[in-house]
Amino acid sequence: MSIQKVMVIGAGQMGSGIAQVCAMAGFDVILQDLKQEFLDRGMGIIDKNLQRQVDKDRMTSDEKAAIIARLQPSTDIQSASEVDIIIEAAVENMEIKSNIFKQLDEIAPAHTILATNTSSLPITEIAAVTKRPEKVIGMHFMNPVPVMKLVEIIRGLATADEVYQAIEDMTKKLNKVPVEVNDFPGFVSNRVLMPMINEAIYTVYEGVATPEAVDEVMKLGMNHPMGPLTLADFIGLDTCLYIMEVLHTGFGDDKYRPCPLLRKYVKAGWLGKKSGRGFYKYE
Ligand SMILES: CC(=O)CC(=O)SCCNC(=O)CCNC(=O)[C@H](O)C(C)(C)COP(=O)(O)OP(=O)(O)OC[C@H]1O[C@@H](n2cnc3c(N)ncnc32)[C@H](O)[C@@H]1OP(=O)(O)O
Ligand SMILES: NC(=O)C1=CN([C@@H]2O[C@H](COP(=O)(O)OP(=O)(O)OC[C@H]3O[C@@H](n4cnc5c(N)ncnc54)[C@H](OP(=O)(O)O)[C@@H]3O)[C@@H](O)[C@H]2O)C=CC1
Repeated sequence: MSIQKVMVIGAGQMGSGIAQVCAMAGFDVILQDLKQEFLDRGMGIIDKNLQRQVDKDRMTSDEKAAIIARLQPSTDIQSASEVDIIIEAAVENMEIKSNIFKQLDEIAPAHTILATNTSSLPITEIAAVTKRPEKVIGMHFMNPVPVMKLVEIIRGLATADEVYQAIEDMTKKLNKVPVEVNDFPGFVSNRVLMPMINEAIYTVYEGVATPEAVDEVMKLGMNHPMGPLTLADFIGLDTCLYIMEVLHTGFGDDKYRPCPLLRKYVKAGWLGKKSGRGFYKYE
């Protein structure tokens, strides 16, 4: 299976990062989102990241220009008809992802792989809305994509071996490390990470400590690069809540009950860094 042309759906923090690393590795990339303003924001993030590399003399201006030239922003989902793989990075919501996959299945050529960057949703269920479940797979990048080495690869029940192999090969071309895991809620990364973040939110909710104190404990005491509440703000509190809900419903176990304070913040529109306010305030 030869992958040359890539489409990334969703130009948010993950989609823009995925598009960037694909273009840096030499793939032609279509970056698709619903509105031009989201594409402009995503392309702006990519430009800033690449300029940082130029400023640090790790990349020439010509190399940066060549990477940007490989990126084609689009608001048209019909662009899916031209590509070999689609990596979906829209919001963490089953209904939205199902609708996107149904449309992609209609538009994309028969050989095209449909991958999702979902943090927690069942790959098998997403695959089931298409007529090509053997070509559907989870390709879970970590945030910030240009920096983090891991890609968690998740096979759905019907994913073909050659599709898994193509994704593993592509991950290596992106200079990342693939780790294969099975299709269970939250996979490995978020089954382990998110309950820790949720528990940190409970400690604030129950008045055990301030967000600053919780983060200091985990940074200085456990050598985590970011405290769990800073990390929650960085991931997006809406995404954290969606993931906790998937774990809670998927396992039917109350140990995954999302903290009421997390729900309250999301209802208030405090989504973390991306909205300017979460556990902390941002400029
Ligand atoms: C929710 C999910 O489904 C799965 C997930 O993604 S969970 C989240 C996983 N991610 C994490 O846990 C991140 C934890 N945090 C960290 O590892 C670090 O704090 C960090 C890498 C983000 C920043 O590192 P730091 O040492 O504190 O800051 P800093 O020195 O400014 O940055 C280190 C490098 O990362 C780069 N960087 C930092 N943030 C960046 C961003 N948002 N985008 C691109 N590059 C970034 C910097 O440019 C710098 O690059 P160089 O070393 O090449 O100069
Ligand atoms: N944040 C993180 O740390 C990580 C997130 N993920 C996963 O990646 C995915 C994206 O997360 P993230 O980038 O943080 O989210 P963001 O909210 O930053 O970006 C999502 C983008 O997708 C757009 N979008 C929504 N619906 C559609 C659609 N139907 N078609 C095209 N674009 C659409 C959104 O537009 P609008 O603003 O209008 O909604 C937004 O621009 C989620 O599944 C998440 O779970 C995976 C790893 C880490």
